[in-house]
Amino acid sequence: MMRPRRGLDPNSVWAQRLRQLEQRLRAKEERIVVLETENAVLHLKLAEYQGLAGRSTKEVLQLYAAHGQQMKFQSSVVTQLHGAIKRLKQDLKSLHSFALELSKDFQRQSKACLYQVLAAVQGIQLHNEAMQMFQIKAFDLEQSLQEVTERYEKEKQKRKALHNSLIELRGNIRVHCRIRPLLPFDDAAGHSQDRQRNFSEKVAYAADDETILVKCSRPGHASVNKTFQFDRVYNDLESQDAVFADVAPLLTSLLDGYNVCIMAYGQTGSGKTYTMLGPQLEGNLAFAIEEESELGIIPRATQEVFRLISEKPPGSYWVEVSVVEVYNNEIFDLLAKDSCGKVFGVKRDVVTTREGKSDVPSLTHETVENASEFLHLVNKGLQLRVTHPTLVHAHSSRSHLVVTLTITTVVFGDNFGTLWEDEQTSQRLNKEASFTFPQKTRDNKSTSSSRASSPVQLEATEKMKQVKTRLQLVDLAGSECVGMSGVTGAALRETSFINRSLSALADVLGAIAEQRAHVPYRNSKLTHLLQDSVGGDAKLLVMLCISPGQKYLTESMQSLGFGTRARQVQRGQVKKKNFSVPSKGK
Ligand SMILES: Nc1ncnc2c1ncn2[C@@H]1O[C@H](COP(=O)(O)OP(=O)(O)OP(=O)(O)O)[C@@H](O)[C@H]1O
Repeated sequence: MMRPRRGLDPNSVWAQRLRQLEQRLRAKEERIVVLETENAVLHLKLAEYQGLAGRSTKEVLQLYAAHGQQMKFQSSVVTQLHGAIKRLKQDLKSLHSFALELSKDFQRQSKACLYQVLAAVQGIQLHNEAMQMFQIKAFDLEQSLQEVTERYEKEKQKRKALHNSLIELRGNIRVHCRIRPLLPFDDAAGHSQDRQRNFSEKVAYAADDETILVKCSRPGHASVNKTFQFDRVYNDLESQDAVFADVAPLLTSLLDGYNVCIMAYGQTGSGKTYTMLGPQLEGNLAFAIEEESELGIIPRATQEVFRLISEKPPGSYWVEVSVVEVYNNEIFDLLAKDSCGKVFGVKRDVVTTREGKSDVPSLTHETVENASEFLHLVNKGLQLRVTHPTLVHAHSSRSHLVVTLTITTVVFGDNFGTLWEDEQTSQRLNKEASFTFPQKTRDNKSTSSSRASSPVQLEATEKMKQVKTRLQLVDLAGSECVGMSGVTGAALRETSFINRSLSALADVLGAIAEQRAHVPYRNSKLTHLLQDSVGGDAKLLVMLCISPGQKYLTESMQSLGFGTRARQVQRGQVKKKNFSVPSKGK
């Protein structure tokens, strides 16, 4: 405690002292407030830190727990790994011993293989030597095969020549068979009762150039292969050229004094008109003359005849043509003209002459000087030919077409023998030759009935002789099943006439084959008209046309049966043309 100093008022000292104390007290109190505030702040911080500490403790605990689990997991993984490593070690050990075994085995096998390879190499060497021997042998065999093939070809040619001579001696009818390609219209269904079958399936094949094979199948039955032999079989790819190449020799025969008839037979749509004439122009019966490679037998035969004639002495031959159709058992002259010169079909009749030959009186014969004149006339005649669309195809011919080319050969007595190659024929023909010949008129026209007057009879002189040979080219109407062609009404009547005339033709062949005394030529105008070619002395070629599809199987089998029957016919040796000495007035 402070004592008042000497000389100073003790009260003022004390007051001063009090004031100081009060000031200090106030300072202390302020300090206390500050400290309390700081204390409160510190409390707050403490509480905050306590909270933090609590949370950290929790996290630490969680971490501890996780760490514990981790440790557990690690120890189990380690245990597992230990196990696995142990097992791996064992596997490795067994693998190692296995590899050792394997390698030992491999070595053993390699050794064995090596021995085998060595043996094989030795074997190959031996084989090579043997192979060389075989090659030498094969070469020898190839050579002998070639020789045998050549001999076989020669023998085949000889056989064919002999067969042809045999055919000639027996008077057999040659039958060639042509299979046309499948065409778009073959897809159309025909028989309503049999729609399930694949109509466009091909069933007719050329097995070789003399055999046709037909796969015959009926629903529910195994298919059976049937074969038919003909003098020549053309497959669907063979061209018009190939077909004509086999026909051409007959034309040489024609100029050698034989009558020749080529006739296309087959079911409707099988390619008869295509084969005989060529493809027809759209909407028109004429055929396309421009497409030379597509021309059929008729135009080609004409060209060939005129070519052969051109090689003969000039003026010694002339050619006449007649075109008829047999429609509904009536004969129509397709070259007959009205008073204005317009062609119109006129009915004609067929008669049997006193000599037993068939003849069509008043039939128009036009003289032609070259192939194009001939084709022009045929095309004109074709415009009148009756056709109808059928279910099979659009231009079905409803009539039989017979184009006849008559070649008259004029010879003068001294030269007569030079025209025919063999002496015997020359002598025979020389005796038989007629002494008249029709002179070509300016309008190139003659008729058979008027032969006595219209072709002017020249004064008979011993020096002038004539001989006629005839080439008949026949495009028959198609044999057909009514259900297949789908025709009705008048067309059905036509079909019935067509079928009747074709079966009359088959009957005639049957009668000739069986050498019956009576051959029913007169049962139909067709057979009556073709009497001399079918039963007479003509070289006859039947060109059988076949559609290859399943759809036409029945009709194809019927046509093949017809061809087989035709082939069996023996008519006696085909003769060279007999020359008739026309009686006076004929
Ligand atoms: N070999 C072939 N190559 C190509 N097309 C052909 C062949 N044969 C026929 N055709 C075609 O088939 C169709 C029918 O042929 P085509 O008119 O010649 O039959 P068809 O037997 O004369 O019939 P139809 O008796 O009904 O007159 C025609 O369109 C013809 O062009």
